[in-house]
Amino acid sequence: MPLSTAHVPTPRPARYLKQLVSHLGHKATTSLTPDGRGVITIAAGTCHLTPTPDGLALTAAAVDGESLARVEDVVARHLVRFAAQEGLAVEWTAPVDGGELEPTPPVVGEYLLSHHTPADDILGELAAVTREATAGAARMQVSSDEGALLTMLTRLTGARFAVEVGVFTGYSTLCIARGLADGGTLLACDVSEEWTAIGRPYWERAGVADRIDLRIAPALETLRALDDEPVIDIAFIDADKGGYPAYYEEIVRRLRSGGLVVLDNVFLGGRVLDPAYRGADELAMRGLNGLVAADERVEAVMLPVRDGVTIARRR
Ligand SMILES: C[S@@+](CC[C@H](N)C(=O)[O-])C[C@H]1O[C@@H](n2cnc3c(N)ncnc32)[C@H](O)[C@@H]1O
Repeated sequence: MPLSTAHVPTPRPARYLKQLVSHLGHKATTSLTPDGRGVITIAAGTCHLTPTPDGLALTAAAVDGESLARVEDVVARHLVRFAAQEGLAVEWTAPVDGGELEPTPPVVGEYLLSHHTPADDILGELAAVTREATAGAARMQVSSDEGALLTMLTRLTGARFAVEVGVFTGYSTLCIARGLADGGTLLACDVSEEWTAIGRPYWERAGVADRIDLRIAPALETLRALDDEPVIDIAFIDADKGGYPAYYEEIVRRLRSGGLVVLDNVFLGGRVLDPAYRGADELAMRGLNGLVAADERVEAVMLPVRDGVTIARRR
């Protein structure tokens, strides 16, 4: 329920944004980013403000409908007052539930799926066999465009030592293994013998099975057993969501300078954006997203690919 947006047409978005942040800063927590975006947090919730070429974009979020209405009211009332001479009107969209958000409109998602270097027959067959063998769990598999992205990132880093947390039936594993430099190794972590066994024949057919060191154990144990040195060139995290913060930490401390850590599902189906979702996974992912953005050891970018992908590069 508790997310809403408004676009307020005005020729002076930056001016009103600054005025709001400064005025409300006396009774709320506010901040202004170097690129001119603002965040206002009152007890009821938060409003993000972004200047656009023709106005001010507002996104309000709160834990319930009543609190959301309060955030909307505080921001709109002040804005209308500051821009009295313009006669501004603030029209909020109907509240939406974060769990219903589509990070990418389906029509765009379909277009992306049909405009990347296509998956080959081996990947296509692995995807088909996964659907047959694992029923509903098959949606855990990365999409073909995300798989292509993983191969490309692995190649771009010239990776010789990669780590994957969350193998499932080995689609992303195959994509990463294919991008490795000659003689490279992928340390692939999962807890399921059953699921990972489905992938092995496909790794063999693709000629990369000898590059994949599959470890069946809780990933944290496998990661902590690695040398505490910058040995990792690229890592992909796609396992139990509550474990992400610990996986990220164990990986970043071992990333070589210029190495990448790629995190999947950083939107958690949109629930991360909606403060009403306060389950352990949402809290862990929301916290981690903030931590990565502020982590001075890396430079990071979040992409709206599928369910959200963060790429962080070790400085
Ligand atoms: C989302 S799936 C991975 C999908 C995979 N990347 C792909 O593209 O097919 C998550 C995987 O994480 C594994 N997993 C869950 N908890 C784990 C843990 N503590 N350690 C290692 N793997 C774990 C599950 O067994 C499951 O195979």
